[in-house]
Amino acid sequence: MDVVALVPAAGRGTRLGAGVPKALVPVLGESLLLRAVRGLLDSGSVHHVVVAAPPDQLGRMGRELAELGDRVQVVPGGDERTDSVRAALDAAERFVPTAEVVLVHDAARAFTPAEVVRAVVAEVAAGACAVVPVLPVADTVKRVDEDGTVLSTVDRSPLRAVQTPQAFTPEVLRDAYACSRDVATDDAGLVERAGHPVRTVPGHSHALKITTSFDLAVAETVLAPAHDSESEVYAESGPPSA
Ligand SMILES: Nc1ccn([C@@H]2O[C@H](COP(=O)(O)OP(=O)(O)OP(=O)(O)O)[C@@H](O)[C@H]2O)c(=O)n1
Ligand SMILES: C[C@](O)(CO)[C@H](O)COP(=O)(O)O
Repeated sequence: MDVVALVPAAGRGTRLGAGVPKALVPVLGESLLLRAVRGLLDSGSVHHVVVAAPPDQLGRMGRELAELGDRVQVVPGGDERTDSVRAALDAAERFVPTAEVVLVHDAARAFTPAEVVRAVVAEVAAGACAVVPVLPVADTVKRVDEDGTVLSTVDRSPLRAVQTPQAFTPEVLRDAYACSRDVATDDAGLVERAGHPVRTVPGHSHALKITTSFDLAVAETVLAPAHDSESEVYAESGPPSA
């Protein structure tokens, strides 16, 4: 199947506070952006990538990704994540009109294992119209009021923490974005609101979103070494088939 991935990378990384847009922050010498986009292509399931960059970083992000060739396009993102995804979706319709599956993947989840990418694509290939990777919630969850007093303890058994890449048929993602101008925290949220069913597949702890300096330290000490040794195995044997 022809698969295009949209990579929102236009955030400022305020919570990380690195002084440059988060996608350009290096981990063991390579930016989150390069790692995220190369990870998608190396999965063997993704054929084209459209990156939404901060409008003032188009050239820099283009140069950052130049080694990956012309399967990667960089377009200006927007003020909110949903604006950036919308811009990338519009561009993908022009660059890759033949796409049969559209993924949306945070640049900030730069260490996502290839098996997660392949799992969401396989679920759409098997007939789902929308798929998200999820993990069980490990902590007890409570509702609290504005003063910080506990109101109740939530049953966590049906709760899941949601990751990316999220996979969609092009028609369903376009419909969700056409139906709503709201800001959503993830793309599947818009798809749910438009009335489409969303399936889940197992996520992975290494697909964590690099948000804070603690996450960056985890990336430098745990995630990048594991990811880089996996890439060396691919370099010797070629990427696994889709
Ligand atoms: N206007 C925006 C905001 C976010 N993103 C992207 O959406 C992903 C998830 O967002 P988050 O991790 O919250 O990144 P930032 O918005 O950069 O972080 P912060 O809220 O700390 O500024 C990131 O890859 C980010 O670059 C985007 O493309 N456009
Ligand atoms: C899309 C997402 O990564 C799914 O968990 C998440 O909702 C992004 O949230 P953020 O507040 O933009 O970091």
